[in-house]
Amino acid sequence: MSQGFSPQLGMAESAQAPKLVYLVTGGCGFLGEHVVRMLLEREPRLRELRIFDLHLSPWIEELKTGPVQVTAIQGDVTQAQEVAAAVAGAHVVIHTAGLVDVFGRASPETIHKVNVRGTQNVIEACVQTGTQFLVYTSSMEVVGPNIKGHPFYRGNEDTPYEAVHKHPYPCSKALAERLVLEANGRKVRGGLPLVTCALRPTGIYGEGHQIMRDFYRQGLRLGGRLFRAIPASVEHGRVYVGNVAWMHVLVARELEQRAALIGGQVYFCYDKSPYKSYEDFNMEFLGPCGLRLVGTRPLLPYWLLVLLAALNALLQWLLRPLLLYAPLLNPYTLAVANTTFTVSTNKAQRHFGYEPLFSWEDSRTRTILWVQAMEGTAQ
Ligand SMILES: NC(=O)c1ccc[n+]([C@@H]2O[C@H](COP(=O)([O-])OP(=O)(O)OC[C@H]3O[C@@H](n4cnc5c(N)ncnc54)[C@H](O)[C@@H]3O)[C@@H](O)[C@H]2O)c1
Ligand SMILES: CC(C)[C@@H](O)CC[C@@H](C)[C@H]1CC[C@H]2[C@@H]3[C@H](O)C=C4C[C@@H](O)CC[C@]4(C)[C@H]3CC[C@]12C
Repeated sequence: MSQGFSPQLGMAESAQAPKLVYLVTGGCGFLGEHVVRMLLEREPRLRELRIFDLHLSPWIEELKTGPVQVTAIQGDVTQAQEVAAAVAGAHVVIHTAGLVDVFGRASPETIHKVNVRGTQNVIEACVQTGTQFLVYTSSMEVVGPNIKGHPFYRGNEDTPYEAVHKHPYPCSKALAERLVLEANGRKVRGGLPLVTCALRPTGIYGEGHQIMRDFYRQGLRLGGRLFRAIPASVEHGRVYVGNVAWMHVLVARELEQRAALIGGQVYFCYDKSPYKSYEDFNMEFLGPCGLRLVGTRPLLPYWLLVLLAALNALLQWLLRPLLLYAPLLNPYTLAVANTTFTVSTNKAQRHFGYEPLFSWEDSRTRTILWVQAMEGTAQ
C-alpha cells in the first residue's frame, strides 16, 4: 500500500508538513495492525505513530523504514503510569486494546480490568497529559444480542433495543463505551475539551481473524467438512477489517474539525458485506478454500446444541485446574450465533463522510487469499 493523496484531505492539508502524533493501543492485534498500516498509508499528517501493546509483534520493525517515526511501546493498559507515559504528547489516541474473550479463557475480573480499567486509564491519561482526541473501539455487543435473544434486524444507532447483558465481555464493553462518551467535553491539561467517540464494529472478518482460522482448521480436521448448527435464516452482521480500520482513521481525522457533531457519538461500523448467517458467511471464504458446509438446515435439534454447549461449559469448569478447554461452542456463543443481529445505517457517512474503502468483492478476495496462504501453515 503506497502513501497517497487522501480523498478526504484537501491538497492544502496533504501538503502540510507531517506534525501529528498518534497512539494506537492494541496496535498489534487483529484490528490494531490494520489500523496501524492504514494510518501509515492514509494519514499524511502523521509525524510519529506509537504502537502500544502488551505483546509487540516482529512486523513492527518493517514499518520503521518509512518517513513516519514508528515507536513500539510494550505496555499494559491496566497500568496507569505506562498508559500516561505512552499518551503524553500524542494528538490522537485510537484505543483498540482489549480482551476479546467469549470463550472463557480469561476470568471476568481480568476482562473487566483490561477492558474497563484499561479504558479508564486511557481517558485519565488524555486528561492529565493534554491529549484532546480519543477514538474508542467499542462493539456491536454493547447493544446486543441481549440475553433474551431479541433479534436486532438491520437496526441503526437510534433503533430502540433492550440491551441486557450478563456475560463479562459485553458488560465490559458497554461500561467502557459509557465512560468514553461521558468523558467527552472534560477539560484536558491546558484547558481544551476532550473530544471522544466510539465505533461499534459488528463481527469483523479479514486477514488475521483468529476465529476464521479456527473454523478453517476445524474443517480440515473433519475431512474438509463443517456441520451446520445455525439456521441460514439467522442474519449476523459482519464487516471487513480494512473498512473498520479506515473508519477509525477517518473519524480520528474529522474529530477536530467536527467536534461538536462527532464528540460523544457512537457509530456502527459497516460496509457492503452481505447479510448471512455466521456460518454461511464464513463459507464465502472457506468454500473456495476447499471446505463444505454439510446440511441445508441444522443437523442437530437446538435443544441438543444447548445441551452440548452446557456440557462444554461444565467440562471447562472441571478441567480448569488442569488445562484450558475453550471450544467455540458454549452457551454464550450459541445464543449469540442463533440471534439475528444486523445493522443498516449511514450515520458515519452523514457525520464524517465515511464510505467503505474496500468493496465486498475486494474484501472477500483478500480474505480468501489470506486463508489460502494459511494452508501452508495449517496443522
Ligand atoms: N474481532 C471482532 O470481531 C470485534 C468486533 C467488534 C469490536 N471489537 C473490538 O476491537 C478491539 C480489537 O479486537 P481484536 O479482534 O483486534 O482483538 P485482538 O485480541 O486481536 O487484539 C487486541 C489487542 O489488544 C492487546 N491487549 C490485550 N490486553 C492488553 C493490555 N492489558 N494492555 C495492552 N494491550 C493489550 C492484545 O495484545 C492484542 O494485540 C477490541 O476492543 C474488541 O472489543 C472486535
Ligand atoms: C459453534 C457454532 C454455534 C458456531 O456457529 C458459533 C459461532 C460463534 C463462535 C460466533 C458467532 C457470533 C460471533 C461473535 C460476533 O461476531 C460478534 C462479536 C463481537 C466482538 O466484539 C467480539 C467477537 C464476537 C463476540 C464474535 C465471537 C464469535 C461468535 C460468538
